[in-house]
Amino acid sequence: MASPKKKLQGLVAATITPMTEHGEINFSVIGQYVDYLVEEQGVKNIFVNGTTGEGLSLSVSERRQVAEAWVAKGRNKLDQVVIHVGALSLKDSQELAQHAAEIGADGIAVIAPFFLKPWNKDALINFLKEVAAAAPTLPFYYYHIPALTGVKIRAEELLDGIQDKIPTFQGLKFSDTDLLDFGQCVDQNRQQQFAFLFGVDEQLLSALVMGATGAVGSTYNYMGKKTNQMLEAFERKDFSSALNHQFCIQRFINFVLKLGFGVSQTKAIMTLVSGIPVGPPRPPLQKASREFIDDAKAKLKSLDFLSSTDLKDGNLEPCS
Ligand SMILES: CC(=O)N[C@H](C=O)[C@@H](O)[C@H](O)[C@H](O)CO
Ligand SMILES: CC(=O)C(=O)O
Repeated sequence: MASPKKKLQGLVAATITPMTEHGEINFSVIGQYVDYLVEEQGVKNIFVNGTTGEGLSLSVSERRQVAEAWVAKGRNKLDQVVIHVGALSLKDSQELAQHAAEIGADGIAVIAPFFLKPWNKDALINFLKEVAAAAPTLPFYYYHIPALTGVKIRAEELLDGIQDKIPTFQGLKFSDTDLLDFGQCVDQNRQQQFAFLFGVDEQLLSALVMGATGAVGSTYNYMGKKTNQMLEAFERKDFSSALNHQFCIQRFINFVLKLGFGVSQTKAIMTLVSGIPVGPPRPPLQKASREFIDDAKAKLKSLDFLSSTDLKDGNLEPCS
């Protein structure tokens, strides 16, 4: 049984996997990255090798090394390190789950296999159960991201009775905009101590209202501080201030979504905001364009997410 350890709460940054210009993993900046999250963004949990970390574009051996590096560098600094161990091969996934336990990670998460897909709840649960069993001491999180996996089994349905099948089940990372499904996950599992982690950063406030206990996302790498202000306002029931913070975050995300926003662009933005060179993505992804970077930079400055010595006051639209 997983130790009913401290619940995963608050913001969880979906870490980028830093790479060199030649496409190799750049382990040398991971220590600096941990410090940046903790000290500059106030983010003390990470989610490694997920979508943002290009986990599915790494070899199993690379995934092991990346997980080891984050656990090692995060020791005594981070609260929790969750490793995403989903893969198309059950064997790979089990190997990564066992490895996560061996290195002292705090939890594992798994997406639905997305090439040969599970077509119903039982098939999916069966796969997840086999992975979870490879790390019987680690909290297990299901990572629901139907737009990317194409597996559209509703989370509410999946959660029904899940602990009977997966005793280590501890929560859900919900990366979808269906707040009916998300709300019903919360409502139908109130007696459990599950973590309900929302994964659509631009809609987090709505999910908080619906009962989210935390959030996992790519933007918490560089807008964690701002999002923490929103969480604090929500906690003290200052909803108008929470909404102002959410709108501010939305203005940025809406702007980049219109330009075309994904992992490549996230890498470019992180390098820009943090000063940590996280490098380009790995094929099939391609580097963000120079034009995107220039536009994103101007927007970040105008919203005061990036220090702006060269902006005229008239161009500032900081949000309170
Ligand atoms: C598909 C994807 O990568 N989703 C991320 C996490 O689940 C989010 O953090 C988004 O990047 C973010 O909400 C911006 O749309
Ligand atoms: C955003 C997120 O949770 C991921 O990168 O997996």
